Amino acid sequence: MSAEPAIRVEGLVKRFGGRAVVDHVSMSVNRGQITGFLGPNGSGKTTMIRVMCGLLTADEGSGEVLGYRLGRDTRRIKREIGYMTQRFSLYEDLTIRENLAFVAGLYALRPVQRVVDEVLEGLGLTSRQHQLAGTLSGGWKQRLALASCVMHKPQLLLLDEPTAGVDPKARRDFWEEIHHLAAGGMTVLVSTHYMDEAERCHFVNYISYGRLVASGTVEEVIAHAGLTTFLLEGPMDKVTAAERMLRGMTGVDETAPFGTSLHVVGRDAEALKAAVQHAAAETGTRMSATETSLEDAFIRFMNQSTDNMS
Ligand SMILES: Nc1ncnc2c1ncn2[C@@H]1O[C@H](COP(=O)(O)OP(=O)(O)OP(=O)(O)O)[C@@H](O)[C@H]1O
Repeated sequence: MSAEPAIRVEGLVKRFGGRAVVDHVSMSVNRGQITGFLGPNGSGKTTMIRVMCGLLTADEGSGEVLGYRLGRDTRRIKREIGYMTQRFSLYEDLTIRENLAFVAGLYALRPVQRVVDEVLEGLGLTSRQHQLAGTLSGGWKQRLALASCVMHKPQLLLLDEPTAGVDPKARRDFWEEIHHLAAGGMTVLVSTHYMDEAERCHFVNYISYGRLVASGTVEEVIAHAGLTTFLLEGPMDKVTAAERMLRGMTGVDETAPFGTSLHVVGRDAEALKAAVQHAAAETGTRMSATETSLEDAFIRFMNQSTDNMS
C-alpha cells in the first residue's frame, strides 16, 4: 500500500455567485481508511466532494486524487472512483438484475452475466434478482446503490450522506458493508450528520461555513475542542429548571438534554464547575463529571463558527 494519501487538497476555494462556499480548505484522506466528513447543513461538504470527484472545478487551490491532478486528469479520476450522491437512486421500474447489468455496461465490465451474478450473490439478492428495484425497502435500495457504485472496484469511494432517512438497522448493515470494503483496501470518504456514523470512522473532518475547523481521530477532535462536561440528573422538571438557570451563566457554553439528563459543557472548567454546582444545589439535581461527546464538540465548533461570522 502506498503511503501517499488517496486525496490531498490544498487551499481549495469554490465560489457560487461571488460567495465562497468552500473557503481555503486543505485536507487529506489516508488510503485504506474511512474518513468522515461532517458539518452543518450548507457548510460545503457536497461541494467539496464534487470538486474532489472532478465534477466541479475549484476557483483556487490544487489537489491530487489517487495521484491524479484535480482540474487536469478529470477523466481518469472519474473512472477510478466510486461516487454515491445524497439521493442516488436506481431505476425503480427496472429489476434488480437489470439495474446492475446497466451499470456493468456503463463501465464496460465483462462478462456482464458473471459480474452481475457475483454482485447479486454478495448482496444476498440472487433469489430476488427479478424483483423491481422500486419495490425494495429503503435500506436495501441503499445497499444495492452502494453495490452498483463499487462494481468497477474503485480504489476510492466518495459517499455523500448515503444513509439519510434510512432506519437504524439498515444503517448498521450499510456501515458493515463500508467497513468490509475498507478492510479489502478501499479508501472511503463519507459525509454524514449522524454521530454514531462519525464514531465509526477512522478519521473525521469537520467543516463549517466552508472552512475546515477540526480534523483527527474522534478522540483527537474531542480533545481539540478543549471542553469540560458535567451531567445533571434528577426528575425532569428539576432538570428543566436547572437548564433554564444555567443558560447564560458564566462558564456555560452549551447545555444539551440527553433523555432525562442534561449535558452542560464549557471551555473554562473552573467557572463551569461553579455554575453547575450552584444550579445543582438550587434545583436539587445530581451533578457528576462525564466524558465530552463528539456531539458536544461539534455543537461547540458550530456555535464558535456562528460567533465568528456575526
Ligand atoms: N450550484 C450551486 N449554485 C449556487 N449555490 C450553490 C450551488 N451548490 C451549492 N450551493 C450553496 O453552497 C452552500 C454549500 O452547499 P453544500 O451542498 O455543499 O453543503 P452541504 O454541507 O453538503 O450541506 P448538506 O449537509 O445540507 O447537504 C449552500 O449554501 C448551497 O446553497
